[in-house]
Amino acid sequence: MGFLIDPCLIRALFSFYMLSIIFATSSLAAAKTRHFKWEVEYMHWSPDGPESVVMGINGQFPGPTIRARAGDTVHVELTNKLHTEGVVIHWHGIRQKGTPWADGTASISQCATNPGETFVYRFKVDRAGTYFYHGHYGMQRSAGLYGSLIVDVAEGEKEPFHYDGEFNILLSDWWHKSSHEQEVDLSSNPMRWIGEPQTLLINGRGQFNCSLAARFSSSSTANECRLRGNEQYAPQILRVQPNKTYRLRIASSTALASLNLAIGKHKLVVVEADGNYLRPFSVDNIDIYSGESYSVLFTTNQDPSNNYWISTNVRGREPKTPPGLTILNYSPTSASKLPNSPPPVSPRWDDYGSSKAFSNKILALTGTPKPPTTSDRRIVLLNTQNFMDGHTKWAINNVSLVLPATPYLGSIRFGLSNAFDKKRPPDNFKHDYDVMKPAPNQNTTSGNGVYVLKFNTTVDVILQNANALKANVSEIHPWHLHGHDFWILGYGEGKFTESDVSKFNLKNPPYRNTAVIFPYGWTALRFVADNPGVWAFHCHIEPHLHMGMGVVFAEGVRRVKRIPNEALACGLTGKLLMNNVHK
Ligand SMILES: O=C1O[C@H]([C@@H](O)CO)C(O)=C1O
Repeated sequence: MGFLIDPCLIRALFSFYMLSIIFATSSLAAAKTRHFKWEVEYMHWSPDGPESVVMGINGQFPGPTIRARAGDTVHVELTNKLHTEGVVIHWHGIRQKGTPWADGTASISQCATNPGETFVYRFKVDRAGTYFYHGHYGMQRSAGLYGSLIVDVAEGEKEPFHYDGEFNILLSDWWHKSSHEQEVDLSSNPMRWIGEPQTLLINGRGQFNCSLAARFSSSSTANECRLRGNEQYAPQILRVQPNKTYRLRIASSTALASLNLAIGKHKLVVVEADGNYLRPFSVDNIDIYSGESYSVLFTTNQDPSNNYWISTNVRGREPKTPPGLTILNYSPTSASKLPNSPPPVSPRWDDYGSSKAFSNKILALTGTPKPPTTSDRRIVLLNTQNFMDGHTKWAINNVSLVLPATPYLGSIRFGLSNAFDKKRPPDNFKHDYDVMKPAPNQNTTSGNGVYVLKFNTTVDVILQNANALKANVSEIHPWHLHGHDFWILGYGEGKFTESDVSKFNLKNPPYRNTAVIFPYGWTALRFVADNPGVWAFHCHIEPHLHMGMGVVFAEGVRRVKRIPNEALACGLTGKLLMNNVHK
């Protein structure tokens, strides 16, 4: 006797089964793998007029824009065509969950890829947002190795704000001295400081020998630019229709400059920072530090028979660089019609009050992950400028970072304890250190010890600024964390004290990957050490990182799955591979 099964139940089970197949395949169909084949090479280019040598990708500067959807996998086969130096690319803002070897940091997550060789970066972009990528070996970012990475919301999902069109601009700064010469200058005894950039670039385009706004300039030396529009240094014009709302994505890959950006006569509504939505707020101009990204909305509600300036200026350092300019061109007005008034002015370079007011307006949109209410460990990092055998350095708790020959991810994973300093760097600095004055002893030492974070614990980092070498000088430093976002719990003046903890914003702190410290101030960050890997945390000013301004965090490294051999094929892990093969 067979079973008696209700035919209705069979039909119901079958349709449930079919439905689940359809759902499974449709979600599979939605997430894509985006393939790219890139070749990095030096090439002649004119980012700001005079011919320079830049680092390009597939013959382009800046490199190609990657566009993907949340949930997609990005697969970049990167071939090094540089002939005489290694290369890596860091995907700034992508947390690399489960793929720490794809973070693209030489000496930390992988061995630099040698000339002629190819490294495959394969990682998931799990969250919509405005990101970018850049070199993370030596000073290759200063050489122009960067581009945009835009992640749209997953298919069928919506952004929490409306817009009719969008633009993307990547900001950078440019010197007429090669990155190699800059590197030698910074490493020399005495150090030769690189100075301020010659030009500010918008999507790799700026003007050095002329100005788009010469007719508004009080200095008679500025020549009006005579451009056909097809020059490599001609500005990229943003063409808009009247009475629409646009999303402007902005990221800063500058080597040094902190910037301010404004669009003449247009309000900016800030809605996203570093891939996280913000409680929208309206401003006339935004500050953007190296390593940060924003989305702002603007409405084209001005007289459509005019065009308007998009202008960017240096903040926080005495500006010696003319503004970076491009034009917002209202249709059907001709793009060659210059705006009828001067470019918008930014706050004075040393008006830190306006910068702090801007930073304090940045709050998370409801629905953003909230910080744990307490932390398991507090690491206080004192930022100082020092000397080491006559060389100028930056140090953190009196350790100036010099990266090891063997990348940490492999050396820690395989327990090669001789690959870097065994001594753990300090969690604090001497309590009587006066952050308002030059240090009584300005000497420092170098090191490459690691902050080992217990897996899944909550860590607070207090970034403490201080006086630099010269009296009455303290500089802005934008700090960028790899592998995580952190909550910015607050900013304060002078030395951080225990009583500041009660002022932390635990309600709606912004969730970001880059945070600035203001002169003589502190910034409090919190993050959860839940991403197995080894992660750089450093000042995003390229020469400052070169001068030692960074630390290294490691967490849950034993949980890291198979690291690709190409990431390990140097230093002590390279020897390990060779020994295994020869056994
Ligand atoms: O690291 C730096 O060095 C110079 C200056 O402090 C010494 O020349 C400067 O402005 C920096 O940011």
